[in-house]
Amino acid sequence: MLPDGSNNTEATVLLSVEQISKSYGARKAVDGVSFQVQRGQTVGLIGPNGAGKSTTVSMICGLLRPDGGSIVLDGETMAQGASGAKRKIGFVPQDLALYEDLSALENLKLFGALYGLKGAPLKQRCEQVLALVNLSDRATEHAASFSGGMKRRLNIAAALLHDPQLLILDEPTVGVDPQSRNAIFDTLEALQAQGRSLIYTSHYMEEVERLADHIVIIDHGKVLANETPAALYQRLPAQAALEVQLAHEPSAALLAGVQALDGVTAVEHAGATLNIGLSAGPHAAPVLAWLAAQGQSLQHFATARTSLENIFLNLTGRSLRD
Ligand SMILES: Nc1ncnc2c1ncn2[C@@H]1O[C@H](COP(=O)(O)OP(=O)(O)OP(=O)(O)O)[C@@H](O)[C@H]1O
Repeated sequence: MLPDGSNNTEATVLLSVEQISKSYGARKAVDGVSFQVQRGQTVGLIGPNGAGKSTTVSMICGLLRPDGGSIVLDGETMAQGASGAKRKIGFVPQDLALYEDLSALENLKLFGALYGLKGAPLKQRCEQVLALVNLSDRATEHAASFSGGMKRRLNIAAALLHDPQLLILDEPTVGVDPQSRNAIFDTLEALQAQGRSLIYTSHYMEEVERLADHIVIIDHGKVLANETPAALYQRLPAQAALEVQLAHEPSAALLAGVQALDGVTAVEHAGATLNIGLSAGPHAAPVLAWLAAQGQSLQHFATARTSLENIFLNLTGRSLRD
């Protein structure tokens, strides 16, 4: 049931991916992946190198044919020749696709012509997308003179020329410095504000967490989790972390005492520093009060929310990145 009380999911689902698979020889790169993108939603597709993210998005864009399963975009099944559906997608590939010896504007005019745009509408659209990615003042400079992040933003602009409903970005921050990364995020947040739907692949949880309404975790070609960030947090044993600096290294009895307190999920220590996992932030105060009541002198303490970065470790026993 939808929030408005109706069951009309057709109206809200933009993309429906059902059990798609793809093998390269004997290797199953994608093995029964299913997820949906609602209109206006950003879905983060996260997984380690080789998880099958690029293969998945290439199939959604119609660049690779799935061995099995179905992809339905805006009510139309993606199949060979489904040019109508393909036009509703803008794709920003991992490898940059730009002509280095052409200016930003010339690059966009070329891409626009491929989509059948010309004349005044093409000129107007080029101006709009250049403004959106904040490159209007660099329009006449050669792409070769751009930084990695600027080239990536020009690629995003190119993918938006035909005004697609769904923009798919495959690891858009790889090889990009932190400042340019922020500029890319600004562009993506502007697109979100316009109500555009996005799929964003990454192996950085913090990026996906910042942008995505829904996170699909994929590993070895299979979906491990498909949830909102808030629901993923619920899956972590510790929701909050408390770090306490004691005057001395804690005794085994003190550690056992902390472990037995309400809401404590884990206790570790490194020298005199206690690291305590909590099932919820409000458990921190009683833990501190208990330590003080044991005669401990608390030199310093800090609380923090645990990171979603730990969810992959929690699900697989491995970290997201080596
Ligand atoms: N053209 C290809 N031929 C053979 N194997 C391939 C090909 N493309 C991908 N693979 C393999 O398929 C698996 C999934 O690769 P894919 O590129 O989809 O993963 P990914 O999650 O996008 O990884 P990355 O973050 O490194 O881009 C990997 O084992 C990869 O080696």
